[in-house]
Amino acid sequence: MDLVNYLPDRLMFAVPKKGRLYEKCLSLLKGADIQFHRSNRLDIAICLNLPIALIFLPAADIPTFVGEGRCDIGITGYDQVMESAVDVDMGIDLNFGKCKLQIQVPRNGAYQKPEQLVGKTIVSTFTNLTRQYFEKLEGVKSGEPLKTKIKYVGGSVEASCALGVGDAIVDLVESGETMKAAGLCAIETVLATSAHLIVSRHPSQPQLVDLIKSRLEGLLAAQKYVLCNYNAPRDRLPELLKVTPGRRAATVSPLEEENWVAVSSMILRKEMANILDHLKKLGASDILVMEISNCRV
Ligand SMILES: Nc1ncnc2c1ncn2[C@@H]1O[C@H](COP(=O)(O)OP(=O)(O)OP(=O)(O)O)[C@@H](O)[C@H]1O
Ligand SMILES: O=P(O)(O)OC[C@H]1O[C@H](OP(=O)(O)OP(=O)(O)O)[C@H](O)[C@@H]1O
Repeated sequence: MDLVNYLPDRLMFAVPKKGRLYEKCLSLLKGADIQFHRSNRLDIAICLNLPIALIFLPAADIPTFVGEGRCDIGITGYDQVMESAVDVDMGIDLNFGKCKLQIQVPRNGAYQKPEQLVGKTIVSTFTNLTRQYFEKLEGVKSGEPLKTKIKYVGGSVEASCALGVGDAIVDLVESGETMKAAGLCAIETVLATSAHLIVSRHPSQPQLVDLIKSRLEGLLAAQKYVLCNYNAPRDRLPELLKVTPGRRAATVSPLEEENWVAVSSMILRKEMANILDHLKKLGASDILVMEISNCRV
């Protein structure tokens, strides 16, 4: 039976059902006011305030569902999209789930360079990306036989070298703790990844897709920027506005006190401390910084 027939007129939104991306996805959905109730053990949740059905799937399967148009949009890692080699719109980089897919070998072992692994056995969950990497390294065409043997395992890849399953692994690294604990070190980065909102090439409700994208972009901007307000003598304005130009332009309002203005401008959170120091030096006073809980940009 085709599930889609039971969910007419709803945008199908695929969300990781567990793992590293799960909690962040739930907080994004909350921030975007996509309300739902999920029954225990059920992988489908009907959205309460928008015509959306949330489908909870393994992150690795989401590219296939979106690529085949069974789901209209989904959240998963860039790595999973590249591994699946599906044709989807890469939508929005959500700026979490950041890590690197790296070639790892036993520390102080025989291998220091990827070239030394040609003809050896490499273990990974990402067998397609690993194959593509070694095809390039060996100089063979896509799909042609490789000297290097590539083995699939579904998880705990880091145990493979110690257990003699392979000579090296290709696995994700974030903090490096897992790699270190397994006695491995990285010798090459195959791919850098982060979570993306991916969109089918032919979504059923493009306007609703745009609404969700706009809400998520608003949330991302709210994380990236803070609102900076300050007062300043009007004649210092040209210099000050170079420091706080705003995303489009700063808002400048006259104060009751003659020749003084109030300025309001979004500034990058990561540059906040330097910007405040600079504003003070240039004669600004009463400098305030406020969190932006949500916005549309
Ligand atoms: N250590 C990490 N740090 C940041 N992002 C990660 C990390 N590990 C994985 N990811 C991202 O999360 C995606 C899903 O990985 P995860 O290991 O959670 O998969 P899973 O198999 O669905 O879950 P589990 O490992 O719990 O079975 C990866 O494809 C990657 O984009
Ligand atoms: O560099 P680190 O911060 O240690 O993170 C890397 C680990 O995270 C992922 O696995 P996860 O813990 O999600 O479980 P898995 O091994 O079952 O996929 C990945 O496969 C590594 O094992």
